[in-house]
Amino acid sequence: MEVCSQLPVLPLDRPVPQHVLRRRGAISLGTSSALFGGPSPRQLCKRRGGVSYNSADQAVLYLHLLGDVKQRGPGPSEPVRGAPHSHVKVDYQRFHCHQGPVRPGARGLKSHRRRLSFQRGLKSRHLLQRPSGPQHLLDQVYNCQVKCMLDKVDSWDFDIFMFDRATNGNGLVTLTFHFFLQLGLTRLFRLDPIKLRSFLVMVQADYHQRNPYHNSLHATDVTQAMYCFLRQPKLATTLSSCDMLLALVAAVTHDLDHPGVNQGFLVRTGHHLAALYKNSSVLESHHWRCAVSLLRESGLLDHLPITDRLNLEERLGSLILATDISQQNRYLARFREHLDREDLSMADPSHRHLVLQITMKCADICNPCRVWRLSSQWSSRVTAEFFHQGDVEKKHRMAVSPLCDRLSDSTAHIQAGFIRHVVEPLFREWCRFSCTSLSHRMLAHLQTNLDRWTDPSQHPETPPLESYQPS
Ligand SMILES: Nc1ncnc2c1ncn2[C@@H]1O[C@@H]2COP(=O)(O)O[C@H]2[C@H]1O
Repeated sequence: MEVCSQLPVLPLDRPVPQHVLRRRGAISLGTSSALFGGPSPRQLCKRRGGVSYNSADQAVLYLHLLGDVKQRGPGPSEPVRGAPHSHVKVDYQRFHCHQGPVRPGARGLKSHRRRLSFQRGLKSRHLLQRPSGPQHLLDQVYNCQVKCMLDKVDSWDFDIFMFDRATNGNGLVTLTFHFFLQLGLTRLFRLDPIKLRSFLVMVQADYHQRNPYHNSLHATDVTQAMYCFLRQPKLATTLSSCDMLLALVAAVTHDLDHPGVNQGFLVRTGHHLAALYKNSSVLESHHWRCAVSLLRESGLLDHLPITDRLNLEERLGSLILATDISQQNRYLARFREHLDREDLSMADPSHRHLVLQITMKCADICNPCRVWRLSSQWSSRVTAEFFHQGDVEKKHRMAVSPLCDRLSDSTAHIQAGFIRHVVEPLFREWCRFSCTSLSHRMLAHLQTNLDRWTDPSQHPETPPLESYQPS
């Protein structure tokens, strides 16, 4: 294979000048196109890179890519150039590109357009644009990267941040669609793949990308954790396919339309949702109703009998409501009692449902059980969201909520408390129930992370006080 090996390496940490690209046959990767649902309008990443190719033989590309280096829009989640894991590393690798460009089917596009609401339609216009031009070539490269990553998606160390960059912010759609296929749910429930994709695109769009923590990446992470749990022997051999379907839908939708502030804030500001749900599980009730609304709008389950659909919706509600952290002790006490009495029977549907609720809770707050490299990123994100709420409260002269004051709280302090009082008690019981190498590994990570947060020499200092500037 003849390759343009004489081409010098292009300076890829800067946009490559157009005249250089034209002359050298290299391609600059601007905004990539819609391979995995296209660039998310609210999380549009710029990928840059260079491609050397020989026009006589287009079966081989030589690539030098820099991953997503810039994300439009403000917010603490913006990746920092040069930060660890900010690159999708593909250095001068060979890719055999035998397949033609992948395009979303025309039918799929039409059905999205027809079903989306006015507002969502506006948001998704970019999402559904057809790709054109040479960007396709690099999208295929990212496709290869994504395929490689999906092979290891059941690993507890799966790097969801990198996956989200590789899918250009469409991790939720790509990953969940893959899980449905892997678990055979699409076939078993005769789900229309177009409707499934349409549903997932709408779910992803209804997460607020500006939230540092409660955004679609968190939902993707929770869904990946749920998939890992569903594959554990105790669950894999006893859950029904209906349980599995519910578990995945609950994981992917459990924080839909989260506003980035907590229930206390909504109650104290007299938000209409607080009144609607009588100040009780306000956010969780809203996430559930949003999920039901998107399920109905997508028509994903329309072919099932109405009684089955209503039953699924009810059970979905009880899984999402279980993520209300203020109710943790209630669920945990019931679970613990069963474990103490050793009478948990997975043949009993009500017991199975309780186990699913606990599984959902574990998936929701498992971030401190991840390896430090991933876990610490979640800690920064959740703290950024808490502190942002505190800033808003100060601005409006409200009392600052617990853990939300950047002047007196710190990430390390918040993490240590959360791990000791919330995560550890839950995962201890989970480990008693599941008793697999994964559950022991999660506890080991939890301990390591706690040690790091409680040892000031092992984690970065909290931001200096002068960085806080009330607006
Ligand atoms: N790493 C973390 N540190 C502190 N709190 C967390 C962390 N992860 C999750 N949480 C909290 O756990 C809550 C679970 O329910 P919510 O998603 O409503 O809001 C979540 C956060 O308030």
